[in-house]
Amino acid sequence: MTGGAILTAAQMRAAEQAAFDAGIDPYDLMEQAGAAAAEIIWRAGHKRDVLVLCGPGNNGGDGFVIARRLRERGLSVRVAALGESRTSSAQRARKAWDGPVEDVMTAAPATQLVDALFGTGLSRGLDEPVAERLCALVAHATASYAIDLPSGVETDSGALLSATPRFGACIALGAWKPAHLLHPAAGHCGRLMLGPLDMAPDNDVQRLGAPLLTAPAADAHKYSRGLVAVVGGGMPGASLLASEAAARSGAGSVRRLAADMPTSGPHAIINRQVDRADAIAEQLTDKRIAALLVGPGLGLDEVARARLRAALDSGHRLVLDADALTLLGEEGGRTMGREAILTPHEGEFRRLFGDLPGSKIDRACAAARSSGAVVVYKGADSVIAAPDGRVAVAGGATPWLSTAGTGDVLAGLAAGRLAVTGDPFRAACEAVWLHGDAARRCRPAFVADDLLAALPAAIAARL
Ligand SMILES: NC(=O)C1=CN([C@@H]2O[C@H](COP(=O)(O)OP(=O)(O)OC[C@H]3O[C@@H](n4cnc5c(N)ncnc54)[C@H](O)[C@@H]3O)[C@@H](O)[C@H]2O)[C@@H](O)CC1
Ligand SMILES: [K+]
Repeated sequence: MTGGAILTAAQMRAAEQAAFDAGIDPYDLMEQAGAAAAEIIWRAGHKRDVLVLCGPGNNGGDGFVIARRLRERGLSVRVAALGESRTSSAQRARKAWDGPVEDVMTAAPATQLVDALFGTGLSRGLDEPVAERLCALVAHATASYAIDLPSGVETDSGALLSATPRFGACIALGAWKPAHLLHPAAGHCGRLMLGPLDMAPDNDVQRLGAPLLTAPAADAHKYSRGLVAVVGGGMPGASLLASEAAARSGAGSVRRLAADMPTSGPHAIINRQVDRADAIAEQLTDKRIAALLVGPGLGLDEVARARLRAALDSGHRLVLDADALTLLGEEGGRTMGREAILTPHEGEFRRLFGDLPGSKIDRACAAARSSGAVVVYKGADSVIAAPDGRVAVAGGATPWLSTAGTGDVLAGLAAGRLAVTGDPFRAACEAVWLHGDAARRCRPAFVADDLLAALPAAIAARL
């Protein structure tokens, strides 16, 4: 269920060096990269005039190869460079281009624009006039391609170091980089495509891919498929959404423990009317509970605190969300000491773990290590990190997901998949994927309840 390895700039350089040490010729690798990108651009099918912008490093070298390959296909191609080529491979690629080389600052626009100014070697923002020129040329083009990365983005963090245009597509070379999936850079990449190289580096950090789910066994029953318990609180709607998501996640049965009795909702959910924390603790002694969710609509008062404590003391596999995370943060966080999934958004993450340094991937990893739990660091770019170093990064979430209640649905899904699989990292990955896919199946301006109806189709697509 992986969507391919994600490497930082340093990891990419190390992989490249390992390939050279193993006998791969550096220029051959550049030819491969350029040929792969040119093939993608050709297949995109615009077949119109092209302007390739080439920077001073190997990203620019890739650009010269792309220009030559597209011209060999019969396209009208112009090249504009930003100064001299500084690496021996780039110099060789430039020599192999026998057409004129214009100046980036004065080159006329074209229908197709290829940005090979800077890739993983960018060390600071583009000079303002260069950034402005790049933005203007991209704005003028009908189709625009960033080679490896949009020039101006920081590879590892996804930050924008200077004004960066929004490209139609980005052709990653050899492997994904964090900036392809982390915002704000991810929002400037457009469609993501991978240009394969012979060198195929792997990493613990992966792009989240579509999961492979299995139907229940022929002799399955409601407990073997996983019993989920959901502890409710002062805002019943949130735990109702979460309970229904758990019920539609593939789990066998869902029990909701709350003071209120819902007047509607799926009758398949067993609502147990319990108020006091000791009564909840008593309910949680059921050994058949395979996953326990606490947090959605829990509240932040003393009653909520006592319920959270009952959940923490129960010993069950846990999903902690929303108010449970805020309460945990007030206590200075803690090591979970059991299989658990934490699902903080940005604010909850900061309350729990403070201002950690590094990229969102680095921060998620540090949080997973310190809490001993799988951390789903939510957002437009959700990062799922396990304490053992495995990471999955989910890009491409529809912005319509940024509406009330969708977090409750995700938490319920995570609890449901945890009850089914017994594996927190796998469950978190499956939940984030199914949540995103259900959202893609909904019409714009959907509400969280609509996601619930879309879940069976999202699950069916992965069986
Ligand atoms: N790592 C790999 O395995 C491969 C890398 N390739 C390409 O090589 C690229 C990396 O090449 P490089 O390391 O040469 O890096 P870049 O081509 O990204 O740029 C580095 C050069 O730009 C200069 N520079 C950095 N920031 C600048 C700024 N703001 N303004 C002006 N100059 C600036 C640096 O001094 C250096 O000369 C990748 O993105 C990819 O396109 C491919 O050719 C093949 C395989
Ligand atoms: K580029």
